[in-house]
Amino acid sequence: MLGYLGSLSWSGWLLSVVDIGLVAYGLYRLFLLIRGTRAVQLVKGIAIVLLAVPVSKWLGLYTTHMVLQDIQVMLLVALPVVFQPELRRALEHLGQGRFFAEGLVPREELEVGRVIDEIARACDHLARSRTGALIVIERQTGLGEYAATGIPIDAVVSAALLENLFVPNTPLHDGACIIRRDRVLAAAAFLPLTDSAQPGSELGSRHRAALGISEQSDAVAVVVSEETGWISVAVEGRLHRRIEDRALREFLMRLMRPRTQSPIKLWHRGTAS
Ligand SMILES: Nc1ncnc2c1ncn2[C@@H]1O[C@H](COP(=O)(O)OP(=O)(O)OP(=O)(O)O)[C@@H](O)[C@H]1O
Repeated sequence: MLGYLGSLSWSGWLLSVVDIGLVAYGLYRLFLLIRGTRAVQLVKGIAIVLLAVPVSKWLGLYTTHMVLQDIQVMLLVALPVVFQPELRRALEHLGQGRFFAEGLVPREELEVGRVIDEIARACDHLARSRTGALIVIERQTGLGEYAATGIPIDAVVSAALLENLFVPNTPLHDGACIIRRDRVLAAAAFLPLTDSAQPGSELGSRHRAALGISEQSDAVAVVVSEETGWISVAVEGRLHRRIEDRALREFLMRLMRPRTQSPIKLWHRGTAS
């Protein structure tokens, strides 16, 4: 090894440093992409299997080693299926040139601020009146396929419109409302339900739908609970519960702007976040 390193020219050294740097940065971005999602648990499981293969051989456990090797092959086939949402998001990021670049949605800050204000105001009113609501904000992943399951609206976002959409027993209240840029794309949309269990809580279907869309896409889903009046936000496969009005505005602003620091400190999390 030392002999090999000694034989390298300056350009060889430079190429090796760039090579290792690229792989390290790629792994780091991959880690950021799956951080906080159910994929982390799967990656841990896979790492254990990969470690156990050489260890079982070293210990002379030949049958265990054989079985683990077969599991390794099965994992290769199963991975694209299990990680389909994460792979899809990673490829979308790559296609949009975001895998190696920081930042979320390049939008006019004024427009984002206004839309977020309207959403926060609507959520505040809906929470006070204990009206259940599910509002999904599109980011880079297109939500057209989910909007198509609902009723097209195509109207400028306003607190009054959002509140009106969730009035109980009206035709559009059941399901999710989807927002693209400054417009409400659709209402009464059906979202995929998560199958991941959030520790410490029994989630109803509204919250499971919010988590589901946050796993399948990079969208931000805001939920108002009919039962408790709590406002929660699902993003990247995690549910942040019981967010207060001011914190909701700040949290959403951070999620819609290029990231400069972790937004984790800005909001309150309930027991199940
Ligand atoms: N897959 C889905 N996509 C979109 N909306 C859904 C979906 N499943 C349920 N909902 C919405 O959630 C409502 C039912 O909420 P439910 O009470 O089961 O959930 P919850 O998480 O306990 O919410 P809450 O705290 O408001 O009671 C439905 O009437 C519907 O409006």
